[in-house]
Amino acid sequence: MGGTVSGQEDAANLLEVRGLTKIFGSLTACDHINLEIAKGEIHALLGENGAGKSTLVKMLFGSLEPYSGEIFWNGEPVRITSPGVAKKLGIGMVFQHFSLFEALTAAENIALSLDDGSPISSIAAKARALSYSYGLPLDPNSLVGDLSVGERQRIEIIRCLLQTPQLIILDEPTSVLTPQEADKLFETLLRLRDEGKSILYISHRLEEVKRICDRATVLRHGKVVGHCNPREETASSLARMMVGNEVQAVVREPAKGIEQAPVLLEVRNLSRKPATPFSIPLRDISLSVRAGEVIGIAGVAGNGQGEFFESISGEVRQHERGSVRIRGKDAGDLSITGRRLLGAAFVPEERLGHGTASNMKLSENLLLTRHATDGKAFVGSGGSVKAGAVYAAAQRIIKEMDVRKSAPDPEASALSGGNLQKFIVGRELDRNPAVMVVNQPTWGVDAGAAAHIRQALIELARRGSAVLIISQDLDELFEVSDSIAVMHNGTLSQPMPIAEASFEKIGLLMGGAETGHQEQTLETA
Ligand SMILES: Nc1ncnc2c1ncn2[C@@H]1O[C@H](COP(=O)(O)OP(=O)(O)OP(=O)(O)O)[C@@H](O)[C@H]1O
Repeated sequence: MGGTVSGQEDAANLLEVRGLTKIFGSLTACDHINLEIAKGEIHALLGENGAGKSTLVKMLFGSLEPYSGEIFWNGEPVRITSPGVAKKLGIGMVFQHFSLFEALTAAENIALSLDDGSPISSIAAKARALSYSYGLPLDPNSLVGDLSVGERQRIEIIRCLLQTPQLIILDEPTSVLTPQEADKLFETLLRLRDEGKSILYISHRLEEVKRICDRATVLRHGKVVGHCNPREETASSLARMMVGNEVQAVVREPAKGIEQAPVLLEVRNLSRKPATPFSIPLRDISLSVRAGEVIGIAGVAGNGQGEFFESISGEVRQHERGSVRIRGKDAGDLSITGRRLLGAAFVPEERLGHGTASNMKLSENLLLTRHATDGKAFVGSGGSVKAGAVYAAAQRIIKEMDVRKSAPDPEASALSGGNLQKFIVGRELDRNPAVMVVNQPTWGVDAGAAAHIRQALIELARRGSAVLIISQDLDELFEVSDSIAVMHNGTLSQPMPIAEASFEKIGLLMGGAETGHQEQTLETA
C-alpha cells in the first residue's frame, strides 16, 4: 500500500474544481473551493460539522447547483446539472442519508436507480455476485424496511458500484459499520483504487482516514484551510486542522454507590416474535439500569438492537406485565408519549424522518416531541402554542449544543447531518430526563461535538439519571459506559463492568460467544 498515490505516472487529474461556491441565504456554505482529485487516489475531505463537505459533494454529484465556480472532468470543463449527468460522466455517490424505499426489496431499489430495463432477477444476481466479491454480502431479496442501517448502506454501496463509476464519493461510510464491516469496506476501497478508480472520502473517523487515504483536503467554515498527507499526521493534528483548536478529552470518573441506587429502567424477560421473516426476534432479555449509571449496548448491526430500541421506547408495545418498567411503573403497554411522561427520553438511530420531521423547523420539531411533556411551558390554557417559549427553548438547545446553521430557526433538512444529530440529542438532554435511551448518539458527529455529547450523557447519569446507549462504535462505548452488554441474535449478555471489559472479550460476545442467556425458538408471527 505505502504512502504513494497509485496511478501517479498518469499525472492528469480526474476531477478539478476551481472557485466552487454555494450560498444558502446569508450563509456561504462553500466559499471558492479549489480541489484536485487524481486518478487512482483515495482523497479525504475533512472538516467539522457544517464545514461544507456535503454541500461540496452534492455540487459534484449534480444534486445542488453551484452559485459560481468551475468543474473540470478529465481536463474538460463540465456542468453537472443533475445526478443523471454525474452518473453518465462516471461519478457515483453513497449518501449519508439513504434514499431507499422501505417497502421494496434491495434489488427493486437498485433497479429503480439503474433504470436500464434489466429484469429484477438479473439485477439481483449481479448485486449478489458483486456484493460477495467485494466482501459486502447482501441478500438482494430482503425488504429494505427490515434491514439495519448498516445493511441499508451496503445496498447503497453496491448500487453505486453496479454503475461502474470512475469517481466514487462516500459520505461517512463507516459511521454505521462494525469494525469488521469497516475493514471489509477498506479492502474494497483499496482494491477499487488499485483498479485505477478515484475515491472522495468524507469521514469524521481520523484513524481510518490515516489508514486508507492518500491525500486530504481540510475545510473550515466553507473554505479550504489546508491539504495534507494524512499518514504523516496524527489524529489529533488532523482534528486541530479541522476545528482550529484542541479537542477536549471525555472524562468519566467511576460511578459511586450504583449498586444501592434505584433501578430507573428495567427490562424483564422481554421477548418479541419477529414481525416479518427478516426481522430479529428478541429472546428473553433482562437488564436493569440504575440511577447514576451508563450502560452501553454493543453488537454487530442487525442483531436486534433496532427491535430492542423499539420495545423500550414504545414504538412497539410489549403487552406482558413487567417487561418494561420506567421508574418502577409498568410501561410496556404505553405509547412513546406515555413513556416520555414517566420521565424517559429517546433518541432513535435515524435522525431524518424518525428523529425529526425533515420539512419542519427546529422549533416545530421541538414542539412535536415535547408538547405533552412540556405542556405547561409550550401550550397556553386555550390550547394555543406559546410560540415565543418554544422558539426560546429551541435557541437554548442550539446554543448549548453549538448547532451550526444558516438561519435562526431552519428546517431540519437544512442542517448538516452532524448538526442535526447535535440538535436531536440536545432536545432530549434539555429535559433532564430520568431515563435516557440513545441509539447511535454520535453518528456523523465531528470529534469535538462527539466529545461534547458523550460528556453530556455521562454528566446526565452522574446527576442521577439512568442512561442506556446503543452504539456500534466500541471506542465510544468504552469511553462512556460503566458496563457494556452485547446483543447477539436477539439475546443480550450480562453487562460487563468496564474495568473487566476489553475489546477482545466484547468482540467475542459480538461474534456469538456464550451470552449467558438461553436461546429459545420463536416462530415467525
Ligand atoms: N439545503 C440547505 N439550506 C440551507 N442551509 C443549508 C442547506 N444544506 C446545508 N446547509 C448549511 O450549509 C452548511 C454546510 O452544511 P454541510 O451539510 O455541507 O456540512 P458538512 O460539512 O457536510 O457537515 P456534517 O459533517 O455535519 O455532515 C451548514 O451550516 C448547513 O446548515
